[in-house]
Amino acid sequence: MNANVANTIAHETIFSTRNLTKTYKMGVVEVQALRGIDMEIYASEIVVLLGASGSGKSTLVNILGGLDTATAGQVHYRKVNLTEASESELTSYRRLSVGFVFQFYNLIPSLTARENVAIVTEIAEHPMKPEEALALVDLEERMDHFPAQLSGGEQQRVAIARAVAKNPDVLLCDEPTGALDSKTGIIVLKALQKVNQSLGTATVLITHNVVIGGMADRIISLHDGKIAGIRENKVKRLPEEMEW
Ligand SMILES: Nc1ncnc2c1ncn2[C@@H]1O[C@H](COP(=O)(O)OP(=O)(O)OP(=O)(O)O)[C@@H](O)[C@H]1O
Repeated sequence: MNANVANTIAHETIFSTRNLTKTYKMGVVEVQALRGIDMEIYASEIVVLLGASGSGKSTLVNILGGLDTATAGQVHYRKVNLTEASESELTSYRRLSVGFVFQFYNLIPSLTARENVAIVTEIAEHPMKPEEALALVDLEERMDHFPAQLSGGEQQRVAIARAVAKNPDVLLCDEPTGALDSKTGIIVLKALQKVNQSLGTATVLITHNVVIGGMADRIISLHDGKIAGIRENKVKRLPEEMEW
């Protein structure tokens, strides 16, 4: 591959936002959660979204994922203007194009790991097999276990397998290691990195933890609803090299 081609691929834009603004109204009180966000997310990259509590990280990711809508400004997913999408367009966008991973795993307790993943693959257009998704997060030995028989880190890896099994274009992760100790958190981050490398799924990862920024291609810092800085890592760290 020549350098120009590599460059084009590296900068294929998946999301772009312009003057993205979100105001929550609670009675007479208004909270300005996002105050004019301009940014891009590129295909296949890992972006870590850093910022203090209340800086707007979840709001931004929820809007990118079609879980919430902007008050003003624009957000495009590829050529689709999400700000003008209908409810049914947003539903199929969420179902087909986006995988979500949250701090809490939200697995169904009465279903095995394999069945928790299969629920999603049954409604997807181009899914992988549940077994394949679970192997990707190194859980092939635990497929027939129920959530209660799995550790927190293993449950989070099932949640990652469930999110990627539909072959989404982008994986949005809101504090995926927030409930885990650092050793387990690193195993979960290794699973996310492996998914990114194996499938090329663009990954946006929210965290408070500056150290986790080391594994990103780019780090976008938010402060008080605005972008405080965008930094590129010349050399990415492996999760197992990180310590906190
Ligand atoms: N549904 C809502 N209704 C009202 N205010 C909200 C709502 N969601 C978020 N906010 C407010 O918007 C601001 C940004 O919140 P957001 O959750 O996006 O921040 P965050 O950076 O993700 O914080 P944390 O790291 O604590 O999760 C905060 O002041 C928050 O209280």
